[in-house]
Amino acid sequence: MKNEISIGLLGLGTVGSGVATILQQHQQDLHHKLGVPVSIKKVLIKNENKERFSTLDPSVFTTNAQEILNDPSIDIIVEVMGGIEEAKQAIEHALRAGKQVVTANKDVMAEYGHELLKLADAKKCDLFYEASVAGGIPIIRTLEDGLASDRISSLMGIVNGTTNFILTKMKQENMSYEVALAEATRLGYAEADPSADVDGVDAARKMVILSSLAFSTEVHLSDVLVRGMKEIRDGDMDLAEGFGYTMKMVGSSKKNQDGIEVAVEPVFLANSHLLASVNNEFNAVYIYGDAVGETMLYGPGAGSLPTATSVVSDIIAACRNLLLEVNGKRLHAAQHDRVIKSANHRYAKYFHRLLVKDEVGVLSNLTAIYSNHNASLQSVKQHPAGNEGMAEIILLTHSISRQQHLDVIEDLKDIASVISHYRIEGDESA
Ligand SMILES: NC(=O)C1=CN([C@@H]2O[C@H](COP(=O)(O)OP(=O)(O)OC[C@H]3O[C@@H](n4cnc5c(N)ncnc54)[C@H](OP(=O)(O)O)[C@@H]3O)[C@@H](O)[C@H]2O)C=CC1
Ligand SMILES: N[C@@H](CC=O)C(=O)O
Ligand code: NA
Repeated sequence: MKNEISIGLLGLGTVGSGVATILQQHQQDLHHKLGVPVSIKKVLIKNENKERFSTLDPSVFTTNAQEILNDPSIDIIVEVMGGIEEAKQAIEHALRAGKQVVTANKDVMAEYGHELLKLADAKKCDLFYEASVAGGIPIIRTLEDGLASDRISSLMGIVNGTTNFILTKMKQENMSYEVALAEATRLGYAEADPSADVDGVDAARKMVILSSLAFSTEVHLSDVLVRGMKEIRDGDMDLAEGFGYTMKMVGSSKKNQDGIEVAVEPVFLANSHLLASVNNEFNAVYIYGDAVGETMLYGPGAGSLPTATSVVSDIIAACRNLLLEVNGKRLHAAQHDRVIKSANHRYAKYFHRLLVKDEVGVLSNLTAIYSNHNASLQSVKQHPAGNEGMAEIILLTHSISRQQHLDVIEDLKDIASVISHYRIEGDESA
């Protein structure tokens, strides 16, 4: 039986420094929970000249990953360096060397998770990744353990802290997009390349991880319909508010007998919907299970200490398994073949914002296009546009398929500029 556990930390940035802080500050609690001391033996950094506010002894720092990965006295590798290929290689190397691995890396888990989990199974090692989705929320553990008895039919959530922070600041404090993004970056919420956040790719990766786990199948990034924040035009957030909605970046994933559909996009969310009041860097995920019905998890989705909480909980799980000598017993093989359904079958109400020439007959030409596609309209509003002789028309549809919505948008292009369009969620009226 081991009498101490040593950690090799790959990365000492936002998340890594939070992990070091918790491991140091909660040392006695960890010792009490596990019965043995847990300590950081080596830390991988990139830039030796960077000013660090960590209380770790600088003698543990190295710029050579091999020094950590090949150290036989290190039991657990904690990968919080980010990036894809180098991080994947480090995880692979660690698993092949029989070490337990904890990662916060959704890019790697979305791209190579299936392969790495199989390798972990083969090597009888743990590969934990709680922090990869919804930073401080125990969502992976909930799907793997808490709801293991149920069959999940759908998931819906706000899974990117940066975009939720930006949208909240723009709405509540009238902050510009650029200033809000800079603030999210300063606070450590944004990715090293924040285009992953604002383009919806980070959220899509998280939906890949959640959907694969919830539906016990392989879901790939290319399966996800992704629309980013660039789709949002000036004035859209105010228009949403005027109609009783809040603009949110929402990830959704549904399973039925035809397959799985996954999407990430900005949507108009009814103000009465619980997700509409999830603000700043907070995340929330709704899970619908056949037996449990509806449950929702809420908490911080990004940031140093909240994310590190999940990482350290994974470290504790790996330590417990080490002490019991039962690592790698989770068996991650997918139960079902991969069947992906186009999100175009999905029904919803839609918001369409158009710019048209303000002239006789334009409205009837427009509505004829909706009729041609059997798309029924809930409301039509017109107001003057900034430019002379032009008008803006806002149409809300009744429930139609995404395919109908796309067909309408395509045909509208002949007589109008489509300024923006969004799916409407959580509005059960007509
Ligand atoms: N920030 C957050 O809120 C969350 C982040 N994550 C994920 O956690 C991971 C880490 O994110 P975060 O802490 O924000 O990232 P940071 O950019 O703040 O930190 C990365 C750390 O890794 C080190 N590093 C990066 N590349 C190398 C390399 N090639 N060789 C050696 N060291 C390297 C950096 O070294 P140096 O300090 O010398 O530059 C730095 O210490 C990412 O996968 C991210 O997606 C997950 C949930 C939330
Ligand atoms: N950049 C991510 C960090 C956590 O995963 C986010 O903003 O959610
Ligand atoms: Na989590």
